[in-house]
Amino acid sequence: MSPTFSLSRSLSSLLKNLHGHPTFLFFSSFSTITTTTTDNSNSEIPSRPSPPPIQVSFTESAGRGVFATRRVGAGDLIHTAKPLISHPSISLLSSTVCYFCLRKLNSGIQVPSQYQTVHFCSDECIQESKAFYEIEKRVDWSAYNEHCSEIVKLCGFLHLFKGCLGAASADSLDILQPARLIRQMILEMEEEFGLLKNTLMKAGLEEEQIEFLTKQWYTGVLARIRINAFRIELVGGSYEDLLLSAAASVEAEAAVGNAVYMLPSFYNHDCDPNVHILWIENVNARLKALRDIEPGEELRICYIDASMDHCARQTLLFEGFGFHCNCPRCVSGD
Ligand SMILES: C[S@@+](CC[C@H](N)C(=O)[O-])C[C@H]1O[C@@H](n2cnc3c(N)ncnc32)[C@H](O)[C@@H]1O
Repeated sequence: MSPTFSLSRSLSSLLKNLHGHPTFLFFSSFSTITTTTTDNSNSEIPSRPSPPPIQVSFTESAGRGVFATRRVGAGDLIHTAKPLISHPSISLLSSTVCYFCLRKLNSGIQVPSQYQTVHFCSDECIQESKAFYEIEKRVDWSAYNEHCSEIVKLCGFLHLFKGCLGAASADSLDILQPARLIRQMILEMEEEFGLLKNTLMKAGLEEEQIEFLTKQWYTGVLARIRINAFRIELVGGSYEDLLLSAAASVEAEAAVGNAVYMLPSFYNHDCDPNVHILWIENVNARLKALRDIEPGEELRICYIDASMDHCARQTLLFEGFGFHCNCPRCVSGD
């Protein structure tokens, strides 16, 4: 995910103190929807971005969730979100996607280094990822990549995110809900942690650059990434067509990478969702209403393939995400 926004410490601690209190949080800083107004002379004047019609608050049975603050029409773009951190799929790293924004490339700007050559779509993406890539390129990730899944690689990459952005971002993921970890998972994570630490030491990183990297930090971050990382699949077709349609699923191409976002991580799951998250051309996410939504209604996305039967959905959500789904469709037994 990119450093486009990060949660301030004050907001983070505010949220930590909110459990049990019906306080609403407004994420006006996440607004990315721009509107235009037309004056009497018929010329279009761009206006300031309007805040997205949402707030984060507590649900009755699924922790925090995202709620509509005003009516949203089917097909409306509710808001967009830039990632906190993203990483291309390892198999695509050195060729077909932009290292920073995951845009598909026919040809790109090559940036060679000792261990790998990556591609960028623009000078802007090179600049945006400079802090990460300057460190990542010094590291021979081959042993770590061989052993770890894509998601775990994302965690390894997070160390760079934290190291590069400094202490201000040290707790930026703390606000996200961690997955419940069973003992076997913790043991695997500890093994990966050792591998990551060795990989970074071999690259000659300074002790103070990785002093934050403790087992506790690693398992905490990975537990959050497990349920909050999105697999990025770009959809083809025109953006306008997609906004107009309220299709529950759009054809997606293979995954180009993984990313973690702040606001989209507060969306709960529903097997009959009213919101869809999609990626058109790059890692920037768009959240779109699938049907008309009334003020106060909770906005929910679907984490899995909703066409599966009740039993398969429940099993996947429990084994993959660690919760028993209590959405109306599951409660009805459908
Ligand atoms: C990505 S987080 C969503 C935000 C989360 N509720 C929070 O407070 O941060 C996923 C977690 O939310 C809860 N959750 C989401 N959808 C749910 C559902 N349909 N039924 C029960 N719990 C759900 C589960 O605890 C799950 O692990």
